Amino acid sequence: MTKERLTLFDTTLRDGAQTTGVDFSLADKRHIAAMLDDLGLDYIEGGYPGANQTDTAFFSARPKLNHARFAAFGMVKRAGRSVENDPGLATLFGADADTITFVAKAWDYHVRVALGVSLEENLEAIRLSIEAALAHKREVILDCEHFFDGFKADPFYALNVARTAFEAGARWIVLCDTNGGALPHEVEAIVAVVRDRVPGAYLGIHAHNDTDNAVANSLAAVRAGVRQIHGALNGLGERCGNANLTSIIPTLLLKPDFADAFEIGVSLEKLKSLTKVSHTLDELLNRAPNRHAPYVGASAFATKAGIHASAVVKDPKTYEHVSPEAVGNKRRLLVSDQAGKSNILAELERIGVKLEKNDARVGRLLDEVKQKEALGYAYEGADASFELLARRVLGEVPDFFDVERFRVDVERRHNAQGDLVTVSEAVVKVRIDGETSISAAEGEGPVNALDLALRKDLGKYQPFIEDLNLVDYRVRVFQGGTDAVTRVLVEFTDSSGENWSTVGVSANIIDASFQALTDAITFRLLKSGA
Ligand SMILES: CC(=O)SCCNC(=O)CCNC(=O)[C@H](O)C(C)(C)COP(=O)(O)OP(=O)(O)OC[C@H]1O[C@@H](n2cnc3c(N)ncnc32)[C@H](O)[C@@H]1OP(=O)(O)O
Ligand SMILES: CC(=O)C(=O)O
Repeated sequence: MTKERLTLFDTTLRDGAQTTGVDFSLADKRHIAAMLDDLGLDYIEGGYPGANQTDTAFFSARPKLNHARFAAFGMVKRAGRSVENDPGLATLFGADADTITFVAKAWDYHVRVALGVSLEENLEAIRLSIEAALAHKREVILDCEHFFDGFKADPFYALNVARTAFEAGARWIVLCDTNGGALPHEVEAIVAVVRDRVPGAYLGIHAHNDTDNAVANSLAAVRAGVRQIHGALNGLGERCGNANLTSIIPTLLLKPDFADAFEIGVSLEKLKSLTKVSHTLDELLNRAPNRHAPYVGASAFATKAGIHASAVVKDPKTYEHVSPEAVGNKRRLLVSDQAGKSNILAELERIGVKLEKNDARVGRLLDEVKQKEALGYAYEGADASFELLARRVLGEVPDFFDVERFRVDVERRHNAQGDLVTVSEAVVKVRIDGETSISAAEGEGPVNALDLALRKDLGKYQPFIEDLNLVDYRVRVFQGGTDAVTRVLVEFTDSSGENWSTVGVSANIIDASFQALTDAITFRLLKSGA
């Protein structure tokens, strides 16, 4: 059976720039465009030339793309102006792009209220703008804003907008669910009518996620005859976001109903880079990746429940709908209070310890994990603390050092210049091989001071901890029994790029931090064979 081609249109750099808290630099835009091109997207909408300096600069010298067409977004001409006298159109025609994506109103109510023009004037603006863009040798896509609401209010007018664009020469007519309120069954039914009433038009879908249905709506539209999908990486976009291409792409490639019927520009080989692409975008935006993101999240293939884990160990297909390797993700069996021996065995295997399920030490370790988790420890995010716990049960962790006492002071005072400053100081007394040493340090805050003092003089172990760097520090306060309990998770890295995480729990935040810090150092000493 020959497959039909589906076109993927990425709007991460345009609608994605409308996400709360997202602000792309020019360098970000270039980096992301190259990444999308490499992934195999067909269109990359770079932004809105003329809207701001970044977008204008981006379109003054297009990024080098090997596959994708480069699209510039903007509105059709304003009513009451000629095409020649519309500055928005002039900027669009001056942009270094292959394609112009015009946005135009398809809802009669919007035409009257938001634009304040007649329905006829709106149609004329669409027609004249498309003709002018074609005369400037640009391919044209028309985004029919609020198409589904427009269709529900006045199907005749909404269809007229689509037909006008088609007859004026738009290559693609994109039906937008602009406020994200449409549901899959509505989208499927309305697309089917448009196909019937505007025969010959190539249709696209641009869905927003306000009912959490943007991906479902996009797939429903494809089933009804749409052949271009708009979306954004990681579901970026105005309000609740756009259809998430990071979910749509693997669905199209891995789910037989779509994979057998359609082909897309992203290959199965490139699909293996999807998790990295998604995390790189988060990294550029300084956002923590969504752990629960389908396909690419850290939890997407993480098994926590003991019953699941025991089956996954026998055959991963028992609980996985696709293989994590297909999207460049990893399978994980978590150790927590929901775990059984299978989770423990899998985690032990990961750290290179092979035990039998009936080994008494496995049961002891599981009991210990559950007791600690009841106190507030969370091992699923603290791999190094789990390994220390396991190796302690196995009697493999030497007493490298013993902290006899520590003190942390925080003082607000005037400095020599007379400015008010808050100063944190820590003093740590450590015993190693019967000898004690005392170290003091000042830090940005109490935990930083404690970390610096602890790592200032560990005697013979000093060479092993010189290149450590604290890269993440997270605190969660929750109710444990009758008292508030603080859980601290820290993450360290070293000069080889290795990362490890540890956990500490106490009613006192400094004490919890201290436990996590000492675990992190002990882990490093253990791994380096000190
Ligand atoms: C559905 C979407 O996501 S569309 C996303 C559009 N993207 C953006 O808006 C982000 C970038 N936008 C901007 O930088 C600015 O809004 C600009 C440069 C485009 C325009 O700025 P301004 O000229 O100051 O206008 P402003 O933003 O206040 O209002 C939009 C104007 O465009 C008009 N307009 C809106 N849509 C259309 C349309 N499809 N066709 C014609 N005119 C339109 C509005 O009626 C309004 O006109 P008015 O000023 O006469 O009331
Ligand atoms: C064009 C667009 O972003 C929308 O209608 O949602």
